[in-house]
Amino acid sequence: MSTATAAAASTSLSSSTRSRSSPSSRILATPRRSLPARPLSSSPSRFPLGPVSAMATPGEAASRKKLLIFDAEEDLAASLAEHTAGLSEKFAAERGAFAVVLSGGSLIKALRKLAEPPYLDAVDWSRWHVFWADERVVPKDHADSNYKLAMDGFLSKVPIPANQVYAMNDTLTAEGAAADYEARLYQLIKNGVVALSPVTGFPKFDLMLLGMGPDGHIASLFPGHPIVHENQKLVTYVEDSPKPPPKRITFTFPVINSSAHIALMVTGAGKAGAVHKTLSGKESSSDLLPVEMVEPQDGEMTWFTDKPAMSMLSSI
Ligand SMILES: O=C(O)[C@H](O)[C@@H](O)[C@H](O)[C@H](O)COP(=O)(O)O
Repeated sequence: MSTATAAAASTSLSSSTRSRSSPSSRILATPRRSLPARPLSSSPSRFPLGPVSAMATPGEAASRKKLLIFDAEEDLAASLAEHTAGLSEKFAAERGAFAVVLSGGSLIKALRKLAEPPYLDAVDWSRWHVFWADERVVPKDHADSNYKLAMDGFLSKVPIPANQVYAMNDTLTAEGAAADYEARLYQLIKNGVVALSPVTGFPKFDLMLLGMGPDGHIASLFPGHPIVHENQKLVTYVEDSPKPPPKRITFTFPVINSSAHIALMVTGAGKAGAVHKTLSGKESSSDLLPVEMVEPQDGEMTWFTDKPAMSMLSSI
């Protein structure tokens, strides 16, 4: 995405759209291709979706990628909670389920406001179905487990039915756990819990919540690893992750990129290099970082960032 394009696009946002966002955030949008306009729900929403759905009004082309830059982590967390709660309400109303994918890292702490008023009581948690974009192949009670991280920091504080939290089977090998998670996913597609993208033929999660490592990895898709090119499987595995622990399972790019909404949380100066490579607009077809390969095929993507992460992009 070129920063010039982004800045120009931001000026076209209406003042009403701007006023819905946190006063300490800036909204930059980059139109890539037009999506069919999606009418907003006619019933009043308890959680206005803010900039993302505010732009998807009838007759108005929606942007596929948006960039939010926050001054304070507190504001980012508030915006992420509003975004997630709004999508929960929308998908619960539209299809009776909200299929949301978690990752590890600081993302879980950033979700904390969902477990507080007003969201704690107002969100229909019974509609939530929770998955992981990636998991370390360790027991569920291990300090490295993404399940444990999410359970301790978020899931134990909200009333999601336990049988709608789809943890990796921690009794299997990495290969076995990936195959098992994929088989369960196919079953949930069959049941209608997870939608299928008519565009890609891959599962279409309602919301994919991702973080990014300083090396530009997302989920357990690491730079230069052959599994970044996996284009058949839904779930695959690594046994040689450059970041410990070495054994992990992960959603593949076709699954990630088929999501209805991707929220990518990237904060801190340590991420500035990868953010610069991704957003500076300099096309590089070879040696793409995994984060550069996040390209929604049938949905929208929102970056939740801060100024340190954006610090190498001088024109933003
Ligand atoms: O499995 C992992 O190694 C982590 O889950 C990792 O993928 C994390 O999501 C990113 O490194 C971002 O983490 P931070 O937001 O904490 O920097």
